[in-house]
Amino acid sequence: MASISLAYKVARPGFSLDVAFDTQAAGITALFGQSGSGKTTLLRCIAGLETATEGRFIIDGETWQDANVNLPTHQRNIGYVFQEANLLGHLSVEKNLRYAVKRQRQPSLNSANPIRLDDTVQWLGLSDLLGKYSAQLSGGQRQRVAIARALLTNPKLLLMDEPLASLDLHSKAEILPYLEQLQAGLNIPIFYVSHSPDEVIRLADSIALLQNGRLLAHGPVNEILTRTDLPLAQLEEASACVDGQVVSHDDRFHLTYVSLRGGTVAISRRQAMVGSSVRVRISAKDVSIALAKPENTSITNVLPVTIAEIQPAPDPAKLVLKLAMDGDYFLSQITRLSAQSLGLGVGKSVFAQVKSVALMRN
Ligand SMILES: Nc1ncnc2c1ncn2[C@@H]1O[C@H](COP(=O)(O)OP(=O)(O)OP(=O)(O)O)[C@@H](O)[C@H]1O
Repeated sequence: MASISLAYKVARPGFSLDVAFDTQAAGITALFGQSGSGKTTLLRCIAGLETATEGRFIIDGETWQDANVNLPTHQRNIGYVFQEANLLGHLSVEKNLRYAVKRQRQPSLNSANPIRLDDTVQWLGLSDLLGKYSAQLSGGQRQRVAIARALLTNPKLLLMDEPLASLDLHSKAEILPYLEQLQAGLNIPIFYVSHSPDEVIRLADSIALLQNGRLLAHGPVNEILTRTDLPLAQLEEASACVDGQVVSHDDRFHLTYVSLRGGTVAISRRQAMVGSSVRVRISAKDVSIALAKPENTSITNVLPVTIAEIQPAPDPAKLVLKLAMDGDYFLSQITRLSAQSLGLGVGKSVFAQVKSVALMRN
């Protein structure tokens, strides 16, 4: 598997970035962190837009930057999608896209399998928009065109800087499925800047977590979400995501059953093929603990788990539990009082009652 190796140092008055990690050149790496943590600065370094930097960037054996090399932006084979789509206003959508095709770099790294205009129009649902101009498009439509335009340059790496941040909830919901499809259907690694846990859980394969210009952690998405020594597991809205497969539908009760490694959960009926891979989100505050398998409960999802960790939560009345289920992990927030009265301890086998499970990706 091709890889990406990066290391950057930037020094500005009042801010310094010092980040290094290696990752697979595949899937979506979310650059996640609070405002001002350096996410955009890191993307700009990768794009060659930060001039006064010391850095290294190697992708699939190709060096874009090191002590001896520093390719200018136009020689780095990247597609860049910004918060606001900056389409060429005097050109129709189709001409914007054809302009990108003309800028395809040859020989392209994807030359064996170049991205075609027709395919891109279809993937991003643009066929009805081709004759329109930027001013006639909604924010979500403009952003879809911007993504198509970035893809059509046949990039070796796609950089996306909060591409949904300027969109309303409706446009976000409209565009997310397209991003999921791109992630599943394209062989282009994506660095995706976001500070929305929802987006990250839905889209990311791995997370690089930044804080004050430093890398706190980097790894598979659920590993980072459930590491109790990291800030994400301490959030009130902390969640885990677990990958599973659709096993059956129950039309009578409008449910879809998803098998995880350690058990089966029911979610509201979805249009997902039996056998298809899905990702579910389990919010820590929706998970309670029982010592015996509850019989008389309205909660459908009861999973056998082992308590892997017990940590204090920011709210002194609460604890964060990390629960293990056959190699999958998720979190539970419960009160100290409950933990004490149930006699909970690390290594104990208990039952997790999960009040609601959300389907995040299919
Ligand atoms: N052109 C610039 N000149 C000087 N300082 C800058 C410049 N751009 C950003 N900064 C500072 O660098 C730091 C990192 O900013 P950066 O935009 O990389 O953070 P971010 O994590 O992307 O934040 P956000 O989520 O708000 O976009 C901040 O302290 C910011 O004020």
